[in-house]
Amino acid sequence: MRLRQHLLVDLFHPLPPPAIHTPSNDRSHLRVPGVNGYSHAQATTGQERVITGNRQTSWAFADAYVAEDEALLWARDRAREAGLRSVTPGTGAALRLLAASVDAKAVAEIGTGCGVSGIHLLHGMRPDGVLTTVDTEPEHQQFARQAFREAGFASNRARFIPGRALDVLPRLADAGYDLVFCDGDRLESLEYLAESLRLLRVGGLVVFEGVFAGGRTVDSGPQPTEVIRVRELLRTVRESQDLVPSLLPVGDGLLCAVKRRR
Ligand SMILES: C[S@@+](CC[C@H](N)C(=O)[O-])C[C@H]1O[C@@H](n2cnc3c(N)ncnc32)[C@H](O)[C@@H]1O
Repeated sequence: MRLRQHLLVDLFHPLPPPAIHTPSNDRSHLRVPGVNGYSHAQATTGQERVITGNRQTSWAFADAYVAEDEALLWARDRAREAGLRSVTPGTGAALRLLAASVDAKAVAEIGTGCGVSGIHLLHGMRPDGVLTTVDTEPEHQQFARQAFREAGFASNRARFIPGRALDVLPRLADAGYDLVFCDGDRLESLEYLAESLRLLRVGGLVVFEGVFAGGRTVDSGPQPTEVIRVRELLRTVRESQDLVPSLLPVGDGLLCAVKRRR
């Protein structure tokens, strides 16, 4: 219990409002503040009830908001067959947005998988942008290569590098990337962060997938080392003077931060 309180206060302050059931006959959200003795404080409470009552449905709606094409569905199927987790459609849409927002010409990805996140990133990047993607498993990358082709991307839009991220990343150019997307081994999260800060230009983005760890990040029960590492990552990013962070509640949690100085 103490750990839970510590975590929630330390990692996720301020707390989100508790979910409140909204009966279908509750019309309080239609009342006008300041009219008929209905105060502004009551109005705020009413709005909160409407929002929290539909939160799960709203999240599901948001996650499916941007439709996926045949190439993405094909890559998703290959990943499922290989027992791999892929980013959700909502996370994919956020990756597109982030890549477009920095007008990305060079993106580095740790954890190619079967190419779901890569397709989304390529859609958001400049038409001449190149995705450099690293994975320990060449057969995953083979599926990704095929998926990129199916999605209509020329072969020179992606550079596939097989190998362990911590062996490959040191060979990539300092300040040569607009965005680094980390979706490899959670145990190596802090090392990925250090490498990303070196790889990114000022104004570039570092993005970590899966920081909710399926809910275990805020669970008070005993957790494996990978979850402890994710908690350390969250604290380090939040406390860094070099980063402007935000934790987006899409998919399994997308931690994003802008590098603001060298
Ligand atoms: C969750 S999957 C990536 C899914 C992909 N980003 C997507 O959404 O389509 C994780 C991938 O990271 C790879 N991986 C695991 N450890 C790694 C490491 N140390 N270095 C590079 N890749 C690694 C795995 O082989 C796997 O393909």
